[in-house]
Amino acid sequence: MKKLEDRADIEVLVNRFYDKVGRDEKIGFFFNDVAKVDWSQHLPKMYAFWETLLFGQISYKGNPMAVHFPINAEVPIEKDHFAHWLALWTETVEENFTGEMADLAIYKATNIANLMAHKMEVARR
Ligand code: HEM
Repeated sequence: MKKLEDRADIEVLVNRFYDKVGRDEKIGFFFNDVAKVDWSQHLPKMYAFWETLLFGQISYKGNPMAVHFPINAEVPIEKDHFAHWLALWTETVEENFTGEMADLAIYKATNIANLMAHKMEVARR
């Protein structure tokens, strides 16, 4: 299988992941109905986000936590939702790529998803 090694690979991975997310029974509605995401805006942000995390290319300059609070205030994003997000991410990475960067993509997503789940829970108290 192919190694995850450049920006083009990230675009493939992110496109395939959000293709699943958008059609997903458990978490798709956050994107389609709650946030009403404009995919043509969201996807390039996510390419930049992952390029920054994995390759140290500082192309993403946003605040990844901040956008999730207003969504969480409208409809709670629960631990189970994050676990499902992470399962889809891990599955998509493993279906398409191998190697150190693929492992790192799973490792970093795990850490951020856990931290985000915790922050969302605290914000609801
Ligand atoms: C079930 C869990 C999650 C849900 C429902 C969710 C939902 C969303 C939605 C709806 C947006 C678009 C907001 C908008 O543009 O209006 C968004 C943006 C984003 N999400 Fe998530 N997300 C989840 C988990 C994660 C995780 C685990 C990460 C990181 C590994 C992440 C990283 C980001 C980033 C970087 C953005 C773009 C932020 C920006 O605009 O700069 N999300 N998310």
